[in-house]
Amino acid sequence: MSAVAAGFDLDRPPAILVLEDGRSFRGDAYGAPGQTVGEAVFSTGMTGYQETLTDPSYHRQVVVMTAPHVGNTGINDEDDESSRFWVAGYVVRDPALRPSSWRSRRSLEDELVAQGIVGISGIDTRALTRHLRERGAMRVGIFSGELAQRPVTELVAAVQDAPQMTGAALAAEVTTKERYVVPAVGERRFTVAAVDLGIKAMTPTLLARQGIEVHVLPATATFDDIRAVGDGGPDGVFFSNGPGDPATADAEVAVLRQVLDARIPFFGICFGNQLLGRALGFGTYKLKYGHRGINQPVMDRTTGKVEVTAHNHGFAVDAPTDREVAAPADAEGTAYGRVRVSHVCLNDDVVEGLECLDLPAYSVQYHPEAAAGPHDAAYLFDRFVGLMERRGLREDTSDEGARPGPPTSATKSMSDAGEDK
Ligand SMILES: NC(=O)CC[C@H](N)C(=O)O
Repeated sequence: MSAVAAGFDLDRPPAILVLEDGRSFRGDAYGAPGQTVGEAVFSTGMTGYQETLTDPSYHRQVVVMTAPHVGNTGINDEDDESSRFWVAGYVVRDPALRPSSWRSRRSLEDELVAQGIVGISGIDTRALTRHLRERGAMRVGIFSGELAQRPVTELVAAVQDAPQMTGAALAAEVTTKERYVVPAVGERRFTVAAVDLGIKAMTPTLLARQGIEVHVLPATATFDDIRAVGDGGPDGVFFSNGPGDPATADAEVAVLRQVLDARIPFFGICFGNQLLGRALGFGTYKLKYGHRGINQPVMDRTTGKVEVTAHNHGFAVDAPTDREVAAPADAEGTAYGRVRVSHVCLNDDVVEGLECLDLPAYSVQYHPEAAAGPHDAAYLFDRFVGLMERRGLREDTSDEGARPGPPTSATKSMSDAGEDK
């Protein structure tokens, strides 16, 4: 604890990071003392650690920062993406001794201690990242103080006992208990039901700036709960980012199918993209080591433009990226018309976005809310407004609740929907 209290005291207790495959790294205790286990993931963001630490999608993950200096700008009162740190552990090369920013209120390390986040510093985070990149995501433990003196074989066994990320259903552990409303900024133009699967605060903030009144609902929301939002139901439905394996989210997928059946405009981000993929009948799979950071190149296949984007995902939708396809039918044989992969990651051709051509629904795997990250993808929020405007226009002729039929002019591809504004 002396390292924390003094701020300048480099006499840190020892710590060890142990991977499930037996590789270990010795360093110094950082943040709260003790032990922790989780899935080892690395983030390549050079800024934005406060947003990373408070992103609920990192629940049960031990985050390794590839940027060598972390903590330089301290912790402020503005950038939290939720009410607490969610990471299971934190791994840095060289922690800042003294934060420096006009917004800083306290040091990163003090906050890690206050929130009980066990970390390790002084290890070769690039060697660790290369190991994860070559061997794939795996479980990890951090053990500090006297625990670091235990035989490594004993610590490896403890890591191997930790739960896997594959098969983990975690939305219920991070979602809001009570529903709440984020009011529209300026005149209210639309009302949206946002299902919180681990939502980041910036998402309702950006929706609200579009004149949307956002009703954030717990992950357990039923279709009736969604329909009860707004006067005569919501204008649109949003499914958020969130932790865990999308293959476990059967109940949420069933609700999303009801949303699609009712032709309510839908937008999903990250976990929400994976659930749209599943609702349409595609599978999901675990990536070897995932995408995390704020510098990932994505191509919008509609325009051919490349965006630099923020990512945090370990799973992906398994859909063909080179052509539009008929959505595979679900178990009941429901057809959702044609689908195309709207965005792909240029590093590895992974699906980064889905677009329904016969339904008002789309989603992206990455983070247009960009907290932290570049704002290249902000247009995706305009697109949601465009879908809701079009729905308003076709209200007279629509057959609410009908199965999707052939495309009409009002439900044609939403690629250009944002341009109506
Ligand atoms: N940020 C997210 O929504 C992540 C989704 C999912 N848990 C994944 O790791 O792929």
